[in-house]
Amino acid sequence: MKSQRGKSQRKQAASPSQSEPVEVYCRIRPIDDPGDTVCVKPIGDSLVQLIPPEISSLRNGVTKEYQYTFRQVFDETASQKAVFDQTALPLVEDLVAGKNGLLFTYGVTGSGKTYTMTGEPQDQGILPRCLDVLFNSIDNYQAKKYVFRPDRMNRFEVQTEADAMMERQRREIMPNLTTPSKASLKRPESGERICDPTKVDTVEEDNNYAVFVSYIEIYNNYVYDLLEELPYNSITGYKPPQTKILRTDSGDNMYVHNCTEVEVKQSQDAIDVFYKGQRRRKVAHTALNAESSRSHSVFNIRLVQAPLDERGEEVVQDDVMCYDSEKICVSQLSLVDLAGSERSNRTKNSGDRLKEAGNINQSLMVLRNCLEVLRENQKTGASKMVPYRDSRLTHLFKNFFDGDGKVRMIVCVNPKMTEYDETIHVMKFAEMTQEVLITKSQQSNKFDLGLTPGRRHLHELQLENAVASPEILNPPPLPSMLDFTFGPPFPLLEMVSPTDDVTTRNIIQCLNERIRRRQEMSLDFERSCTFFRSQLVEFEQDHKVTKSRLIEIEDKYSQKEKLFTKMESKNKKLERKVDELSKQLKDMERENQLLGLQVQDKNWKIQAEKNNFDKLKADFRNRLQMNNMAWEKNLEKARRQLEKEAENQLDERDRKLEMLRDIVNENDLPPATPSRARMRTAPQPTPKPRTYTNSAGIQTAISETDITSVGSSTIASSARAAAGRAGNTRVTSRSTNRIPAAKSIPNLSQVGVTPSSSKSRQPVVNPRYHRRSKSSGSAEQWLEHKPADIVETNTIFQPQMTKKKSVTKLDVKDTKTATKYVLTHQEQDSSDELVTKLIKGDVIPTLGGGAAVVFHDVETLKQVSPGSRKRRSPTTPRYDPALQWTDTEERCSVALEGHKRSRTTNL
Ligand SMILES: Nc1ncnc2c1ncn2[C@@H]1O[C@H](COP(=O)(O)OP(=O)(O)OP(=O)(O)O)[C@@H](O)[C@H]1O
Repeated sequence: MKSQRGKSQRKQAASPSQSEPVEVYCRIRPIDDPGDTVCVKPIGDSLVQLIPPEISSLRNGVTKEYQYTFRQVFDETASQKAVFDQTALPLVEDLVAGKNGLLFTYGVTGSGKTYTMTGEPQDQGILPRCLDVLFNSIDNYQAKKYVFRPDRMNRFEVQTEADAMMERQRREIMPNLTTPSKASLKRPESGERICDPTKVDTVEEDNNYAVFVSYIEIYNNYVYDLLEELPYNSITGYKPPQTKILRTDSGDNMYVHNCTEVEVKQSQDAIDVFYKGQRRRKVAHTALNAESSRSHSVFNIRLVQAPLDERGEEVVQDDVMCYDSEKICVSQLSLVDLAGSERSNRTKNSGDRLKEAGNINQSLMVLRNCLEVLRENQKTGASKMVPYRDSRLTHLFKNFFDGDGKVRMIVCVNPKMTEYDETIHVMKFAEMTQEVLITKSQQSNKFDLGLTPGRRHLHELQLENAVASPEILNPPPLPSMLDFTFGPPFPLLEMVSPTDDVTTRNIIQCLNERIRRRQEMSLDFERSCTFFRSQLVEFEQDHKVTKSRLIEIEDKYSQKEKLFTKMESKNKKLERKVDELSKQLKDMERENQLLGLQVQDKNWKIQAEKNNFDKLKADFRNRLQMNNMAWEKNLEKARRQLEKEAENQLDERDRKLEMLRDIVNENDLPPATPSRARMRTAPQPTPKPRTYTNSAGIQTAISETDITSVGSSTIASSARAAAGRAGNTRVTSRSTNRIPAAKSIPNLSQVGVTPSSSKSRQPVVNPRYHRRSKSSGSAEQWLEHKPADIVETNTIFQPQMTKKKSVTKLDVKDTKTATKYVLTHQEQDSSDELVTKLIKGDVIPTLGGGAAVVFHDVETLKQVSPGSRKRRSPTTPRYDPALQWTDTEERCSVALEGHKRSRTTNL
């Protein structure tokens, strides 16, 4: 095996003008809850403002706000593509150009470091995009597998094509785990991966390329190889991974000794390798991040490149012409996802997590210290020792900080206000890092081997044309190496004698030889010219074809690029819209929740008020019932008392009347009316209405109720006498000795009231007048009280009143001469017929000079229409039995007293 070694270029001392600062970018992740207050606000493209929470405001109420400048600030809406294009794409360009690069994400736990570095299959982060772009760019210029071989000491060997082929066959027969087999390396099934289509143009077409990846983690300050194949034992399972040590190679570069480097031929293979390692990475659930990285992870992409030989077919193999570093160039891009700094009081970690956090914070502190010392050395010119060795992390990247490539840092920030205290430290560190100067890398992929450029292309063309004309593959052999001299050296030209023919012959022979050679050379030149011309023409033609194809491809490419840009901007717009809509949705959901809570609250209130109201109602009803019962009891008691009092008064009055009657009446008077007490005890006949019909069709009906309503039993006897006097009028009057208890008493007391007497005084009746009027019927003077609105009945039956005085409005003086009183009262019965009632009584003068009427008779005259359907008179008032008595009583009171009294008083 013929092998050559390649290594990363040794660091070269550079002047300050050849150095550049560490480029620091800031990415602000979106907040999970839009309602959260934020402490970081981007101002423009490169400035962020840190807003402290209210409690940390100064005493005078002025809030101290800090501003930090970065190379570029990516706000919450920044896409993964935009972040990659700005931060990592230039590093991929450098990688292809043979320069090293280091990119690391730094920030508090949960700030989006892993998201920025890895992303998701549909929206990839920096790492997969780097691989996509790299393979897009070197795709056609890759060396065959195993031509380059890592020696596990940070260097590479070049094998001959034959050796490489042998190794390929060996590995295919006995598949080794150095190469990822697609079956064993499965990436997470979270959707189809969307590749980044970008290409870089720093590729040298006359070089052959090979990509190697390695993946390590630094956990608790120990280095582990995440791609190492662990021996498997069926009883004990996989053997735990061994820690790796850091070593320095022959070029003073730090590397992980005995670390697995996998050669990959396409980006998907590399990503599969990455996910294989990722599965082994120490990730744990913490209070601040569901999948928190507990270690610093380093994914190395090493690009090995070497020039093609003069035929443009294979990597150069000639030891005489090339020496190590001139022949093989190895560049490296290290992508580092640092574990997040965290405070144990916030993460609430304990046990292993707490120890991990301690180690994470320790290594990050060493990183800060190293950068601080570097900056101080650069500023003051001091040569203080940088404590790289204090942590494996800084030790491993020592070369980068000492000027072995570009260093870029992405500071990830979670803008939540609760992160303020830690974010301010991150910002300060970022600010300090930007002041550290890194020497510009001098390495390049340009190999100066004196070989003609375009070798690969020519070889490809030859291969293409070989299909058409096979002799091109085997061109006619060029004439053997020509001797470009005209011949052998001239013989001795000095003529010794004129006959020296030998000299002359020698000269002629030499000249002839020269002429022949010249002719030969001319011929060869002619032939070469013709061959060259034909080659040139061919080349020209090829060139033309290639040019036109190139133009075509460029056109297509620019069209696709335009389309892509358009799609990208459209995509961005849609993404923004989706973001807005999801924000709105979240807002509305929150509002909805609030409204729901309010409605629930109100419903509860309404329910409580209803319950209260029901309780009050029940309470009120109970009280009302109790009050009613109390009132009923009281009323019953009062009623009983009043009844008792009234009975006593009546008894007293009856007694007095009897006494008066005894004094005033003569012996011929009919026996006195039985006393009330007796009347009350007398048996009562069942009252029944009676109806009589006369020939004229006039129906007269007197009910017991009518009579009882009208007067007392004393007067009833007089009424019977009056009925007898009615003669031919078929009027039946009926009286009963039943006295209504409550209603008749006030009427009687009313009868005796004189205009001047007090209400409480008992009425005094003069029975003499009464007697006289009865004995001498001709002396009867009727006082007919006919209200003005009476309807004329025109009946032939008329009450017999020889001497009468008709009045429509009653006056007290009219009663002076009258002995009899008749009140005409009209009403409608239930069948709308007119009923005329003549309510009769005796006028009895009272002691006070007034008069009282004792009713004793009611004559009823009823008119019935012969037709089946009775017509209602529009003028006559409607019959209302309820009002019947009340109306009559009203009129009577008017008739007696000559003035209207309120119903309550009359009753
Ligand atoms: N720019 C972003 N856009 C959308 N989601 C994000 C963004 N940055 C972070 N996230 C989400 O935030 C969560 C935490 O992010 P991530 O795991 O990357 O944090 P981290 O800084 O790596 O944390 P740790 O240091 O604990 O590993 C993840 O669910 C991730 O999807």
